[in-house]
Amino acid sequence: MERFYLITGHVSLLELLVPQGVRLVQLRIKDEPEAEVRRQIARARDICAVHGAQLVVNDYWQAALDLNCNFVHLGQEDMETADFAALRRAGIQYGLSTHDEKELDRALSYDPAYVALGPVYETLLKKMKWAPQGLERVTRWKAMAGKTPLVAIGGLTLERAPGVLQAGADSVAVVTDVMQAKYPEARVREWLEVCR
Ligand SMILES: Cc1ncc(COP(=O)(O)OP(=O)(O)O)c(N)n1
Ligand SMILES: Cc1nc(C(=O)O)sc1CCOP(=O)(O)O
Ligand SMILES: [Mg+2]
Repeated sequence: MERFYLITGHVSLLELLVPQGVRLVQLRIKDEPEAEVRRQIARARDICAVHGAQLVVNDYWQAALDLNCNFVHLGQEDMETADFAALRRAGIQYGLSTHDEKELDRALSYDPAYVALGPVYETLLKKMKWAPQGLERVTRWKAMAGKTPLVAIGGLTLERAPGVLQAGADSVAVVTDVMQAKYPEARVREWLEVCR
């Protein structure tokens, strides 16, 4: 699995950053009308195709199906409404969020392309009911996930990334560290180097 996993909140950022060499990118759109969400997903799909990057569509699994995307990310609540049979029939891979052992067991029972553990560190992006998991939990998750790849997410920075990978994460997912950088393109190149 790709070690660097970029998450962007708008297709314009994805368009700016994917050409830097990003191979795995999630489009995570919140609070936009469905038509705008679909416009951005279609654009992101085309940009990723041109650059040989894997697009992961967050939340909007039906749009992913309709727009011929092949990878979605679903949280525990998203899993309540997702049609997994339809996703499987269409050959769409899915990654699933987990925050405790019960969620991990549940996620693994769906045979996902990866499981994500978070928040590893405190995140500024969204309010979460979960305390930071810490690196020991990353190591434990890796052992419990078996051959299912493990994505670490939450409060990750360039400086923290090596420790998280060393603790057992197969991939590190990041939002704020890149988005708040003065030069996001340069920051992405640094991430790619650290994760190489
Ligand atoms: C790689 C990755 N891991 C976790 C999440 C969080 O998903 P979810 O719990 O559904 O929360 P939202 O992102 O939808 O707010 C993710 N998006 N990506
Ligand atoms: C979207 C998301 N999900 C998480 C989880 O733990 O499931 S943590 C998180 C935020 C990640 O953003 P940042 O890199 O800015 O902390
Ligand atoms: Mg979600």
